[in-house]
Amino acid sequence: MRQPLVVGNWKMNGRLGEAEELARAIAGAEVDWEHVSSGICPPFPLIDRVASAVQDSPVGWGAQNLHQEDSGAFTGEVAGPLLKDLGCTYVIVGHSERRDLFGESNELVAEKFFAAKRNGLIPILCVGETEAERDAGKAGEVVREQVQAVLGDGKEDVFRDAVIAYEPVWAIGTGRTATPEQAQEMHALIRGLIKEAYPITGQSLKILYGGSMKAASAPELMAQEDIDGGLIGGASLKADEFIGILRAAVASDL
Ligand SMILES: O=C(CO)COP(=O)(O)O
Repeated sequence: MRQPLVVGNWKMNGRLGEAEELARAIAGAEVDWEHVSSGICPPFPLIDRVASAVQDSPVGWGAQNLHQEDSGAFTGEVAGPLLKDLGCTYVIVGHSERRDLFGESNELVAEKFFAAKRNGLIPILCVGETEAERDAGKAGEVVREQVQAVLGDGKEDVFRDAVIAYEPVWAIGTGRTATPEQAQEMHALIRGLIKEAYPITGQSLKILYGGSMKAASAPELMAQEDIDGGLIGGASLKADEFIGILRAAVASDL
């Protein structure tokens, strides 16, 4: 019922020479596109190149961040209207690297989430606990707060046309994937929170898993009831790995 979605987050990787080649390899892959949606989120200056490379394919594109305002004197920042002009479908907000390395609070992430929606972009809200938080038994509490910061008083159906990515910080770039059971537990918790406020949106919301997902680990993760795809870092930089994950997503939908 929820078609899987697999999004590549290239992070601060990719050069002019290789971006188009990688994007083209993904767009041209033999994948049953009837059963999976996909997007590529490269660094800002590569968005236009990636867009040209994939525009005639089922693969969409997006950005990794945006500013909460739509324009103004904010040197070095990029605003939603420009991302929309560039044809972006998706924008990642609240990635743990933004939260941790660039000091983005739950409140700022919520502002960015709404900036994305205001501009007709699909926000991919990243949530996830650190290892210390998990060890302290606080994983659920942390993720609940991160989701709640966007949900607010629940008066608006804000997660309609949005995506959530559960990315346990301890699994990002570490090669330590969450077990399917660990991931499923958190995905179910997230879906439950949204369902409480908006049952239909909660049921249809795509919740992606992110954190060292590879072609080999994707099938088991995606077999879980509440895992609807992946937000892929390292493995999105290798065409064969990313295509393998796309195929696992297709298989999970059949
Ligand atoms: O942070 C991630 C995607 O946003 C996950 O990164 P890795 O797949 O490299 O662990």
